[in-house]
Amino acid sequence: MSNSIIKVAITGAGGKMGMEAVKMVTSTPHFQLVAGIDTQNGGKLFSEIPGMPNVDVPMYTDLHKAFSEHECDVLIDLTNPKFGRKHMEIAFEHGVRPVVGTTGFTEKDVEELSAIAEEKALGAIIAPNFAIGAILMMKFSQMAAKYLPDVEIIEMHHDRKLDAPSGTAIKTAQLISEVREPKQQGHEDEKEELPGAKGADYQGMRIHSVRLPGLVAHQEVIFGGIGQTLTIRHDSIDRTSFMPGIRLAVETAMKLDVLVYGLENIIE
Ligand SMILES: NC(=O)C1=CN([C@@H]2O[C@H](COP(=O)(O)OP(=O)(O)OC[C@H]3O[C@@H](n4cnc5c(N)ncnc54)[C@H](OP(=O)(O)O)[C@@H]3O)[C@@H](O)[C@H]2O)C=CC1
Ligand SMILES: O=C(O)C1=N[C@H](C(=O)O)C[C@H](O)C1
Repeated sequence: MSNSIIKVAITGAGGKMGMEAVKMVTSTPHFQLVAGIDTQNGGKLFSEIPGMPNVDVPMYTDLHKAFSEHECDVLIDLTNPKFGRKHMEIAFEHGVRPVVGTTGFTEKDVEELSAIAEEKALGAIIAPNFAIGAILMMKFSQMAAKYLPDVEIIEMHHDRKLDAPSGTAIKTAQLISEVREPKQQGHEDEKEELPGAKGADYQGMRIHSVRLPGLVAHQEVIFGGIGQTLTIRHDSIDRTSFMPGIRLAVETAMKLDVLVYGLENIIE
């Protein structure tokens, strides 16, 4: 970093999260937005796009071109599972640190991208959820699972979401699996009369994905014990909930030389 201003580009800038991230970056005094990348608005300035801040910053459709025309420290990627990994690889190639909210990465993707970050000595962050309340929900769930290992996860999202289960549900299951031995839950002879009725199976934990208009991003983790249940629930009712986490990740990525998977690993 040449000075204290962090130069930021955003892939998916025209999407629901991307538009919110553009507002966050342009209203953060020590961040400078240098480029936006999406599929629709290449060749325009943000100031020409309805709903975007009135800044004369260019939009591109080609990430290589954006990086070749602008010095950049951090790429915020908020696109989709098909392109998120490619965008990270392009960022590494150009010496840019990726901060990624896009979900749908496999464990193998995370391992391989970690190896690239290490080789290039570049900080990178992949966070399936940037909302502090969601991080607490996951941490509390991990605490509870040690004592109540019978657990089901119900994640609920808007109906434009591409991936299921959500990145948050998978991360929650991964964190729980660190303290819970894999085990089958429910009746040993149970049978699904309709395929999918029991949800996805992660080491015996069930994950259910609800998709409905009107929802934003919500998750319940339900634990069952003898004579009792415990429900831990988080609701993002607005996408502004993710912005402080993205801001922190951009700042932190500048100080890292490895890839970190999960915001819980960078908050105090
Ligand atoms: N980590 C977190 O806290 C959160 C993560 N997410 C994740 O962020 C991602 C985006 O979510 P959301 O904003 O709701 O989705 P949207 O569909 O609203 O936005 C995605 C945007 O990416 C654009 N896009 C697609 N392909 C490319 C490409 N190759 N290059 C540049 N831009 C591209 C899309 O354009 P087009 O529509 O033209 O294809 C669209 O504008 C999802 O993976 C979601 O799961 C969401 C909320 C919070
Ligand atoms: O697509 C979304 O909207 C969200 N995606 C992330 C996920 O898959 O967990 C984070 C949040 O739930 C919103």
